[in-house]
Parts: sequence; C-alpha cells; structure tokens
Amino acid sequence: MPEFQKNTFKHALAEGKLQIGLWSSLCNSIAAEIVSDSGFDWLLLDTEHSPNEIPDLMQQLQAVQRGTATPIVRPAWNDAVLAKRCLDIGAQSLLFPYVQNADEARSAVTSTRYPPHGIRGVASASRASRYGRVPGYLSKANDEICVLVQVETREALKELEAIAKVDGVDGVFIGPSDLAASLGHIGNPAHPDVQAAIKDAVTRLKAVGKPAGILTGNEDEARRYIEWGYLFVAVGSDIGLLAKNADTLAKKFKG
Ligand SMILES: O=C(O)C(=O)C[C@H](O)[C@@H](O)CO
Repeated sequence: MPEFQKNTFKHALAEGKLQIGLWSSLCNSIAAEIVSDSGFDWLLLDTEHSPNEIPDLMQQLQAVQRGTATPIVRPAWNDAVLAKRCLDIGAQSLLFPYVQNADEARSAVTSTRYPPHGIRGVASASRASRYGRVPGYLSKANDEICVLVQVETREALKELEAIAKVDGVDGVFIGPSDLAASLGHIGNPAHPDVQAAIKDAVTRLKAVGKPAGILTGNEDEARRYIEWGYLFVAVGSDIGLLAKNADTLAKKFKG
C-alpha cells in the first residue's frame, strides 16, 4: 500500500531552513520534469499568469514526483473550488495570490482543510490519496498541507502581521511585481520605494516568526533578499531561462 507523503517543504520552512525555488509557467510536464531534478527545493507551478489548467497541472505533478523539488501550486485566485481541485490532483502546497487581509487568509486556510477544520470537499479516491489506497489519508491530509499567501499591495502590507498570524498560514510571499504596481512603480520592483517595502516586510515577518518568500530573476537581488531574511526564494523562472539562453545562443550565430 502507498505510504502517506510528508510535506518536506512545509517542515523545512517550519525549521527555518532556506528553500531555493524556481518559478514554472511553461505549463509543460517535460519542462517541469527537467527542472525538478536541477536541485531546487521547490518548484512553483503557476496557474495565475499562465494558461495552466488542471489536466496539464496533473501531468506536471506526476512528472516532478521523483525530483528534488516540492511542487507548490498557485491557484488563479484565492478560491475554495480552485484549491480543492489542486489538492485532489495531489498538490500539498498552495500559494494563494492577492490576499488582502486576515479574513482572506483564513478563507485560504479553511479551503485546504477537511471538516471540521475547513470546507475541503471529500473525494473518496482522488490522486491525492493514490486513488483511495493511502491508509488514513482523510484523517492525515490536513497536517501536511502547506498554505502560503501572497501579500502584494499597499493595502495588504498594512495587514501584514494580522495575515501572518492566521493559524494555518505557513508563510507569506511578497509579490514584487504587483507590489511595485500598487506602490506606483509598475514594472520596477527595483525602485527604492519598493525595495524599502520588501525589506520592511521581511523584517516584520521575522518579528512575528513567520517565513517570508519572494521571487526574482536577478542573482544580486536574490542574494540580497536572502541576506535580509527571506526564507523561500524563487531565484528564476523556466520562461526566463529559456528566453534568455535562446536569445543568447541565436545572437552568437546571427549577430
Ligand atoms: O507580484 C508578483 O511579482 C508575483 O506574484 C509573481 C508574478 O506573478 C510572477 O508571474 C512573476 O512576474
């Protein structure tokens, strides 16, 4: 009988261990499988800003199963139905976008929990339980779910501690692109105002003992964020790697 899968990423965060990740938006199981063996601790499978639908996502989850990276799925919205569908196909870690306050953070957590702790609908034989074969899945599932919430607006920053303190929130991800836009610097997360907000956010999250996460494709920024105390840091993306290296190669021969 298949064993219940522990969520190594969730426990590593709880132990304060730095987790290096990669953002995946290619919606492709071969690409996901390739990078799942690169050595990253986590792999973000995005469905918010990529045309990634449940059938594609399931193939990506299957493809990365033997890799080193824990898959984290970002539903397109903080929505209980989307969360349920991601969990039923086997995701154990979700990154909920655009969480504005503690109530929305609680809503995200309860969407991932079976009753009595939440509203996740019960499927008797989904991929998550290895089609009904994992003994005691329904009673164990809640404890291994990792809930990450995104704070990415000026308004949400004002609620940062209240969001972070919500029971069941395992980490808070600061979205640099949307935060830059919210602060009036769209397309420029490197703006001093945005950088100051990013630094202030991790300082405040450390003060309440909650892991902070972020994404950047810039190595210097990634190292700076890690130095500031960000604990789960995506240091690039599959799209960025492919576009940059393809362009560089073409220029070598096409000038
Ligand atoms: O606001 C952000 O930055 C994020 O949430 C990450 C982006 O959505 C990601 O697609 C990179 O731009």
